Amino acid sequence: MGMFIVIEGIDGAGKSTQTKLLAEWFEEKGHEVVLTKEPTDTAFGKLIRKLVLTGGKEGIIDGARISHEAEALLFAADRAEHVSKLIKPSIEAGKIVISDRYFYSSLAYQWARGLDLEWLIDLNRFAVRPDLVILLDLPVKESMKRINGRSIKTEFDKIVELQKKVRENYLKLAERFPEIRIVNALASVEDIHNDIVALVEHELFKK
Ligand SMILES: Nc1ncnc2c1ncn2[C@@H]1O[C@H](COP(=O)(O)OP(=O)(O)O)[C@@H](O)[C@H]1O
Ligand SMILES: Cc1cn([C@H]2C[C@H](O)[C@@H](COP(=O)(O)OP(=O)(O)O)O2)c(=O)[nH]c1=O
Repeated sequence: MGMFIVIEGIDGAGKSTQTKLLAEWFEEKGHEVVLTKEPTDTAFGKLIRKLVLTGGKEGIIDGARISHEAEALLFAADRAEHVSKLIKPSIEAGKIVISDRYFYSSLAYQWARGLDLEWLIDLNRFAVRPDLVILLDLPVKESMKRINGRSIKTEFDKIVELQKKVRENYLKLAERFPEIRIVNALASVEDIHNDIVALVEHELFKK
């Protein structure tokens, strides 16, 4: 059987940097790796980018932003396709699946938007549990410095507040889901990579 590893964290925590390094580490060891992410690049992911993430005209229904419930359902639909078409078959084929975000993102973000955590957990119950979830944790101030320019300046304060809530939510989720391991993401790219590798080796050893 393969292995399923997820990297989570607030925007700018270093997820895409670290998922790439981890994929290379596995490949050097001769493993077949599937590097993936959520929202996906499928039609569902594109729909999310259009209706949720752009905040543009198309995401507006009757003058208001689409509801948080509809948002959660779109992320879950994208994930359902992701799990059944890519994640499950790849694990069954003995591959190493590494995903940049998974259902923990829905719990952290949609909970921060005011939705009920238990409803979100139920909604995502179809999603196979990963062997290991790396939570890249760092203060919002630091992540905002790293992605300076990615966000719209006028909404800066609102974004900071949401990210703070999301960070707190992730830390609360780490107490509830034993597969989540917290890694200090304030360190250098190399040190963080080494911490992740140590956790992965520990997990591989258990298998
Ligand atoms: N440990 C680190 N220290 C400083 N900057 C980093 C670190 N890791 C990543 N970065 C930089 O911070 C930015 C956000 O990183 P990225 O991997 O894209 O984060 P995410 O995928 O979580 O949004 C990028 O410009 C990246 O080069
Ligand atoms: C997967 C997922 C992502 N999101 C959010 C988190 C990010 O702000 C955004 C992902 O957009 P993305 O364009 O991948 O950006 P990033 O590099 O910041 O990860 O969608 C949710 O709110 N719920 C989810 O279930």
